[in-house]
Amino acid sequence: QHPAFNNTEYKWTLDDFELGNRLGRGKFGRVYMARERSTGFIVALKTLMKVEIAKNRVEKQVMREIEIQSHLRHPNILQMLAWFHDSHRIYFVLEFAGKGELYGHLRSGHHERFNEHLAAKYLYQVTDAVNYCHNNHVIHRDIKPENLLLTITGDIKLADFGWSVHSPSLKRTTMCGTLDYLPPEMVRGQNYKQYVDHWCLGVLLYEFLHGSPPFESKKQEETYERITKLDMKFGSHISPGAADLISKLVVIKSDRRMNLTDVMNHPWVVENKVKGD
Ligand SMILES: CC(C)NC(=O)[C@H]1CCC[C@H]1Nc1nc(Nc2ccc(C(=O)N(C)C3CCN(C)CC3)cc2)ncc1C(F)(F)F
Repeated sequence: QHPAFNNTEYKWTLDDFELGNRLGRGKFGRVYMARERSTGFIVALKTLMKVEIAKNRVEKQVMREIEIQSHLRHPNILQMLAWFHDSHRIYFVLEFAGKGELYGHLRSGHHERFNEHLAAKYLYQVTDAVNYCHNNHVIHRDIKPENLLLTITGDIKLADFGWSVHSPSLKRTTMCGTLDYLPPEMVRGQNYKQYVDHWCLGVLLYEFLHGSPPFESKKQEETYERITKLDMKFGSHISPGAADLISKLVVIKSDRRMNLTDVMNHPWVVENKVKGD
């Protein structure tokens, strides 16, 4: 929390920032690297087009993202430092993650998949962040590699609270994007609680170790089918400890999923998260 951003009364404008390279595209606009002029502090400036937000009728979602992400404070949660708007755009001033999208390091990057040390380290940090969210009555609901960023020191930042809600919830806004991470209770459109995030942590660990998610299929219906039948196979390279942890998170009955402190204390996590540091 940099001093310049502590002053909640100050009305930020685009003139307070010197825009740098484009980092990529967000859902509703571009993301730039930027420098805050008075302090030289490097940030990520995420722009959202107001017309796009109105067209997709996601105003409430954007306000919820601001409300949630600007109040959460955790070393593994990407912090929203400020936000402001002008006639055409809303701007999120976010922490800059020096090593970018974890996704890039997983699929196309130099790894096909992560070794057990990296997988355990990243899973521990994501679980710590999600546990903090749950203790603050927030369900993330969209935990997947695409929503994880890496800092210059190689630590995880959970980002994109665009789908997060205050628990418990039955938000019906149809989710777009991958179905691979949907837990059965959401496939069935049932009421769900924070346990949806436990399921996603299990799917995430599976993908870290295999390079692709457990229920991936060519056709949507087939993915649904495989989720509800828990049709999941482990590669021969998967250690018993990792398989045990995944099997205790990817559980159909939501309240039977392992609780998050037990995940962080699981022998496989404790053993592997420090190796290779
Ligand atoms: C979670 C959410 C779903 N994802 C996002 O928002 C995405 C959408 C666009 C970028 C990212 N958003 C952020 N990205 C960073 N850092 C960053 C990103 C990319 C690179 C990188 O590899 N290149 C530029 C490379 C450099 C080399 N060339 C070849 C390819 C791009 C390096 C650092 N910090 C904060 C954010 C945030 F979140 F605050 F906006």
